[in-house]
Amino acid sequence: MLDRSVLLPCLVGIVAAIIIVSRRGSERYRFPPGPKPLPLIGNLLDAPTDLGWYTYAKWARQYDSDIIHFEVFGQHFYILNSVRVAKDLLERRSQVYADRQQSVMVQELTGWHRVFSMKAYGESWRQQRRLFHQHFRQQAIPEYHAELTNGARMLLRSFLESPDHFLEHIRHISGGTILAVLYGIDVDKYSAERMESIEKAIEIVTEIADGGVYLVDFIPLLKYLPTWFPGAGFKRRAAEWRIHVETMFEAPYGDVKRDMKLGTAKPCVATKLMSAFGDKAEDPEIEELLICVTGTAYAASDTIVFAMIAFVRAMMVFPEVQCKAQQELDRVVGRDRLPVISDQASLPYLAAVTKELLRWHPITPIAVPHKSTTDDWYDGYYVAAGSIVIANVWAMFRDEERYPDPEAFRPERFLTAEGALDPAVPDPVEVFGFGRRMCAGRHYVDAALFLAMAHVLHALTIEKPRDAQGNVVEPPPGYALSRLFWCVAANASASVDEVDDDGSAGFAGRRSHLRQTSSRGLKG
Ligand code: HEM
Repeated sequence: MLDRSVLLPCLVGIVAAIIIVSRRGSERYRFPPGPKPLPLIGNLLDAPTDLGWYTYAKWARQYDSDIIHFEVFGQHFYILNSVRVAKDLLERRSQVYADRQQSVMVQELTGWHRVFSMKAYGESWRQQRRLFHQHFRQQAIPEYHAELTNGARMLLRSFLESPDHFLEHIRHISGGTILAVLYGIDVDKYSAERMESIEKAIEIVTEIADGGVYLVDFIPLLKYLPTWFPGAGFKRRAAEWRIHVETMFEAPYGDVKRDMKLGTAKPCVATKLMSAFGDKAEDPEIEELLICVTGTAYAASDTIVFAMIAFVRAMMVFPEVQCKAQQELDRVVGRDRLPVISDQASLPYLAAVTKELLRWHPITPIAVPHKSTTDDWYDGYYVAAGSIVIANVWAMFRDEERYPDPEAFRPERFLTAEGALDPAVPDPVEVFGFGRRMCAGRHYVDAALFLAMAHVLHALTIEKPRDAQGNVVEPPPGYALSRLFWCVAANASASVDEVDDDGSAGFAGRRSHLRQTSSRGLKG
């Protein structure tokens, strides 16, 4: 069984290699430039295993091309290093480039098949995305403003109570808020168990990615090995992981279902979905659909955590930006209340800080890879059906023509001389991906980030920490979100002692105190 399962893919690989080699000479099947492949293994030794966007950007310069090609064991990869090429392919030809690579290990064995962001392009994906869109399109977001505001105030309160647990606060409150939005679970009393399931489930995906390649993804028949079989360790691990992934999807949904029956469920996305389907909501097929839609939003929400961490780091490293954002908040919001969502349109500098944050430190630097479904030709190059197409968003945001002096963190680049948002400067919207697979939660992100950032800046000044000798500790550069960084982040300096639920009384009562202790130089 094992021998046959190994033999077949090898034969397929050899035939594919022969076809590729024979086609290589032909002008019609010319690949874009890229590192020279070795026989059979292709560019296995060149392909980056970590921080790939730097390598891809280097290749773009080295081969002087916005589109780069490499291959590993006959699997073709195309790297799109400019907005022009990414939009041409992933948006203008999105019917060809809307698929996703499937992994036996991640989707089938570990249970992530339920997340529609990883689903193959097709009717099932379309149905789930359509339902998701109904509840996360721009017009639906105001329904969640109350929960998001509540979450931002809890974040503030938690920072002030125990700044040392800074990272946990961001994680718990971001997760707690989406639990409230999706399943009506009270943010104040969120269960540690529920929060643990998403953290474990996300850790699993990271662990699989860090673990490199699983043979079962190249030889799918290996998934039929019994768990006791020598070499089937991956199956045992997948079975353990699957429990956490299933808990993440099913447990909160089960809570809402129970509460709906008891008549005690709070209105939320899940109750709306169930009500829309009426009696059919209990059909196993429909129930599975609703579990997938809500679970996808739950899993995807973890990205906000990384955006908030990048925000804290940026404010620490660029105190002059922090100060300007705080001055704008003081002017627009005043010192006697906390920000609310309706302030957003009057805070262009803060909007520019958000854009610059997503540009300068894109938390999805290579977005999520797409996959092509049919053969295609672009700029005279051949794109084979089934290729993995990666948009190097990081390189796009370092494009000097779009963003001069790209390494500098300069929100002003998005503003006119009068301080309004400049429509002539491209929005770094590519951080949310492209075409039909573009992030379906981006309007939620807009409100969530605004409220969290505005609250933190209005009440706190984030500073670099000092060591025992009083020396400033510099956060590590780039994407190194190390332990040291968590310690750095924990040193956010508090400016208020308490935040009332309504965001007014407690805050106003601390006004003079805030002025005295703030490092912002406010005058009394
Ligand atoms: C700063 C935060 C976020 C960033 C930067 C981000 C970025 C992305 C990116 C790059 C993709 C892949 C796009 C592509 O394939 O071209 C994506 C997909 C997706 N995102 Fe987000 N995301 C964020 C937060 C969220 C949140 C909070 C939600 C849910 C409420 C969400 C829901 C989704 C969904 C459902 C998809 C799958 C789209 C599909 O495959 O059809 N995202 N996101």
